Amino acid sequence: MIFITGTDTGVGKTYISYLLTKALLESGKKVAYFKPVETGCISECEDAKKLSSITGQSIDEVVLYKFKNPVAPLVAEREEGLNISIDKIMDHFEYLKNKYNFVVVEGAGGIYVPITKVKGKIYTYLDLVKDLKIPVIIVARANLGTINHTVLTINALKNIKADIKAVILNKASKNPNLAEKTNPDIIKEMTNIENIIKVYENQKDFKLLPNLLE
Ligand SMILES: Nc1ncnc2c1ncn2[C@@H]1O[C@H](COP(=O)(O)OP(=O)(O)OP(=O)(O)O)[C@@H](O)[C@H]1O
Ligand SMILES: C[C@H](N)[C@H](N)CCCCCC(=O)O
Ligand SMILES: [Mg+2]
Repeated sequence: MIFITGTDTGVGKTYISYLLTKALLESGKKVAYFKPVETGCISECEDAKKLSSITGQSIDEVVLYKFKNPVAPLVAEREEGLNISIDKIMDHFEYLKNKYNFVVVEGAGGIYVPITKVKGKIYTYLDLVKDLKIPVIIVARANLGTINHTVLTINALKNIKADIKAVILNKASKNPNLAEKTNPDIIKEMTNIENIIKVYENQKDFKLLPNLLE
């Protein structure tokens, strides 16, 4: 199982989920993709559509809560009057875990994005990672500005003792500037995360990390 989070919305969580899911399917795994909440589903839910096209799942099996407004789940549930149940998300994850032998879960935006309120307290994707008790891959930008966002995200996850399997520096350039060239080593030096992997613009394959399937 793996939870795909990111340093922001639009950093490539779905893109990486797709490459990872494709690699897992090609390795013979029976893989499910799970997007607990998808917002910005104007005509359809893009993330769910993209991943279900390779897992063969129905959209309803992939995404539990669909919202039209392209906002944080907490805002969307208030705006559209549909309450998100964390218990339902946990139950659906258990169902997928029993039906498939690998589940790729994608958040929405970054790790502190609020999903809903539970007993009067804001519940974020960090809380969901803690409750799901599954390892995490962080998707970040490769270019200038990513050190801060990535180290903030790593530290938030370290605080809940999450198992961070890798940091993906996405949309990496083949001709990196000094910032992009030095980012991986600086992040490693600041966080001791070993698996810092570049994924290039339009890269179509993804080498499965040996530790991912542990
Ligand atoms: N390595 C890449 N090469 C080319 N295009 C990419 C790459 N990574 C992401 N993209 C594109 O960038 C856009 C944003 O990526 P994506 O939808 O995966 O972000 P996200 O983090 O899943 O966003 P959200 O928070 O909305 O789920 C998409 O159009 C996607 O196809
Ligand atoms: C609409 C977008 N594509 C995502 N699904 C939701 C991103 C929420 C980001 C909230 C925030 O960090 O400001
Ligand atoms: Mg996405």
